[in-house]
Amino acid sequence: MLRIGKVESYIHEKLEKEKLHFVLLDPDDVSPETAGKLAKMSEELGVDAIMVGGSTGAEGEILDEVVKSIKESSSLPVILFPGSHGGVSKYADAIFFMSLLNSRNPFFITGAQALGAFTVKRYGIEPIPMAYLIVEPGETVGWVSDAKPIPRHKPKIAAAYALAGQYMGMRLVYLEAGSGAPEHVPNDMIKAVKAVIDVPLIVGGGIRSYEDAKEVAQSGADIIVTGTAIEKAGSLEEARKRLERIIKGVKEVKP
Ligand SMILES: CC(C)=CCC/C(C)=C/CC/C(C)=C/CC/C(C)=C/COP(=O)(O)OP(=O)(O)O
Ligand SMILES: O=P(O)(O)OC[C@@H](O)CO
Ligand SMILES: [Mg+2]
Repeated sequence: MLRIGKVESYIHEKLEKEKLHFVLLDPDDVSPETAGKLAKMSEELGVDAIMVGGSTGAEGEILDEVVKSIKESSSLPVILFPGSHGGVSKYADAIFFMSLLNSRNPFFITGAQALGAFTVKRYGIEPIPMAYLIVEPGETVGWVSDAKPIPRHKPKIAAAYALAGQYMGMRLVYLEAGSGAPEHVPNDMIKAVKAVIDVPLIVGGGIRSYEDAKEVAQSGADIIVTGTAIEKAGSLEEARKRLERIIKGVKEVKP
């Protein structure tokens, strides 16, 4: 029988009480050493999980080393956020087993998943089925995955895809504006999606400040993801400051 695993249960239990903040670290942009330091800091400041992945080249030894370093420096769950079947590391706790529903290329809808499935099983990593939706502008991930990005002024299209994902059995929905997007997913779109789905909603891309995090959470995101703001902070002290403010914005909004 299919069971809900440890990490997914942890997410659901926490969501009863609060909105969550996940930090995304890309092995392409951070060294294992820095990843370890950022993970330790994240845990101290109240981040709820670390995601590891990237749309270009986050695989193999470099991926393993980053995941290992995070596991050694913190006790936060590490969830893989793969760009392809290569983005699987045996050292991670779980994997967002995602299908990019609005890609034009079947590789990103079912192909990478088929190629990665046995690896996930062999390593005993917990798969969490997730609908991954690219919203304009989509940035690198939108281009790499040949997405047909959802227009920012068409919240209903996002809601339709999200509901379809839920009906196909996906247990999370992720709205992605793209890493480093100038603006995060529009609030109206987050509201429209949240109004129709029952599974937790994750929102990421372009969230950089206390205000961004707070309005995304207020609009209905259950889990708020940030990557660039922390990765590109320039120093650990600056990363700490930014993270503190973002977490404050997330945690001030009650579910
Ligand atoms: C479930 C399995 C085995 C594979 C799924 C593969 C799929 C569907 C991937 C979706 C398309 C894709 C390329 C996703 C990448 C996800 C990701 C980590 C994006 C953002 O990473 P950043 O590192 O923040 O962005 P940059 O790559 O722009 O730096
Ligand atoms: O790097 P940022 O803009 O925080 O985006 C995070 C994440 O949603 C990208 O996949
Ligand atoms: Mg990156």
